[in-house]
Amino acid sequence: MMAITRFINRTTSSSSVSYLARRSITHAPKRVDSKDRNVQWVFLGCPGVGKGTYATRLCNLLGVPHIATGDLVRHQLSSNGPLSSQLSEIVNQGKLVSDEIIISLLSARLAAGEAKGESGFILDGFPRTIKQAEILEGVTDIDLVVNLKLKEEVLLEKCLGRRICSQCGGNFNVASINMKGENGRPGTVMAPLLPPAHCMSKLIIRSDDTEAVVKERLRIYNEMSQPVEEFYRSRGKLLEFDLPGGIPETWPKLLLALNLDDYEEKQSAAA
Ligand SMILES: Nc1ncnc2c1ncn2[C@@H]1O[C@H](COP(=O)(O)OP(=O)(O)O)[C@@H](O)[C@H]1O
Repeated sequence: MMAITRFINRTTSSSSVSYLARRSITHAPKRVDSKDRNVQWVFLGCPGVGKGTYATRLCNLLGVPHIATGDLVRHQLSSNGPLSSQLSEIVNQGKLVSDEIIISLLSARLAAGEAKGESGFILDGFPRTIKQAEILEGVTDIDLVVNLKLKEEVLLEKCLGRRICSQCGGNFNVASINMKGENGRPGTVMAPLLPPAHCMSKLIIRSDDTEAVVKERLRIYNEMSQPVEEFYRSRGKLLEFDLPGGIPETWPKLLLALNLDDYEEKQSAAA
């Protein structure tokens, strides 16, 4: 815990002025200036909503690291380190890892990033408890918290459709969602995100993406993580974003909501 405190304090004090007014997220975020793009953002949302997909894309666009605590946990699991058997039991039951372990993994990741000269970040999957949110709030200045939302019925299917290429690590989804609208609510159509041919034979499924475990993760999200939304809402930092569909519909709308709609064009023009 000391390490994260020390690290984040240093990052905050040395970071360039953040381009989002801190407590004004009830309004649209300020337009991004390409030379002033240090971001300290958090992505919240249920398992399967697409936090990883959209956070990765935004990180590529903004040139900041995507730090997903789920990836840090999986890295520990695959490295067979001292924590791995304890972690695998927790993760494969759909439970949350202790705040202490997750903070020490995040702290180590942030310190390694700092050593490489990284600045800014998009956090994905952290904070997931009020305690984690309080610790983060106490040591750094989060500019914006994006809360991605999707109908609960779609989330299970999305999780069960997830596939990872065991060679390149790419994330894909074979689920084809076509849910009719009801009672005036719009339907949801999401095309699968299929891998290129060379990844097809190397696809694996996360061990915690079984129906029983995903249902438990969704239950735990509602119990432990939903209060985190209120934590940030009450501080004026929460940007609610309902996914309108798959990536082609969602990406431009997300850029618009983040006031980054002309940023992508400027970047490609400059490339
Ligand atoms: N901030 C966190 N606090 C506690 N446990 C976490 C946290 N982030 C990740 N984990 C553990 O790693 C697992 C996988 O996380 P993640 O990849 O973010 O999954 P999801 O698809 O549920 O969003 C979680 O089910 C949990 O056991």
